[in-house]
Amino acid sequence: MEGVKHIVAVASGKGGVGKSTVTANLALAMAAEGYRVGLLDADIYGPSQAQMLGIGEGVRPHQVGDNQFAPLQAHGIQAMSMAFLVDITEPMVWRGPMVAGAFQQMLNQTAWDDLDYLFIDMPPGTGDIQLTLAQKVEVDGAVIVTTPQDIALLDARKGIEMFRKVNVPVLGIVENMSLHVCSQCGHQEPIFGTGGGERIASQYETTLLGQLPLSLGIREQADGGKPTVVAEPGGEVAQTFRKVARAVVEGVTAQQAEGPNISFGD
Ligand SMILES: Nc1ncnc2c1ncn2[C@@H]1O[C@H](COP(=O)(O)OP(=O)(O)OP(=O)(O)O)[C@@H](O)[C@H]1O
Repeated sequence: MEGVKHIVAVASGKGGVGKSTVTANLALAMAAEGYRVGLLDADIYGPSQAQMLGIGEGVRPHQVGDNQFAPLQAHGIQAMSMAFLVDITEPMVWRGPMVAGAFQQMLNQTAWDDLDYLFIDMPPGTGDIQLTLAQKVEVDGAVIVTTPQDIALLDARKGIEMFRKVNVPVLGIVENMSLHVCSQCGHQEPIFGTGGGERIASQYETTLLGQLPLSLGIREQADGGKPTVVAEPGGEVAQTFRKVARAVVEGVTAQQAEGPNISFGD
């Protein structure tokens, strides 16, 4: 892809496990590590990155040349989302091929400006968007987000298997909502169980990149358009995301040393 050195997909299998929250924080953490970063929100039906990055409703990208759009800027990263192109208060009643077409258009028509890393916030599942991505661009690696809960792990497994099938290396697992930390007393409780991320990582011979707590702060800061990495850059959560970002760089570099991916083909 023009203007992009490395592409990393962030996927989950199951919805609602915090993939978009993790993608936004991870992209911002990568920027804090000194890289030029972009974020493509591939959730066509339910884009959430505009709100998480604090980009107001109705803000539209500028046109570049004949048929490209300049990504919007937020907290030092470049971003593109369906939310910048349509009225998101209207439901998107589209069939699969239209969704895949819209995604492909965002892939082809965004004028990314000299990015080291482009993170793609994938929609949940293993459908059209995932296939389009694997067929149309060379993805350097995928990060899988899951909670430690069995039902989420089941779907995360499907996500891993899917990326393997299309020859996209899985860089590792991020376990979200690992422990609930009470904002009043600090008591910690493993609401979704324990050890799930570790189990799935070892089963698939990949790495557990990091574990994030279920915390009021993470939710409030993402909803408020200032994800934790930006809102509390010195905090433990931001440090975990920085660690994950460094591991992603290492993973991508290691994959490159092994040689190019075999593309899935058209
Ligand atoms: N670690 C966390 N602590 C507290 N709340 C969280 C955490 N991670 C995510 N959330 C909240 O959980 C909800 C779902 O998160 P998010 O939208 O990131 O998930 P998703 O997997 O991308 O969902 P979807 O499948 O709908 O795209 C959001 O309200 C978000 O603020």
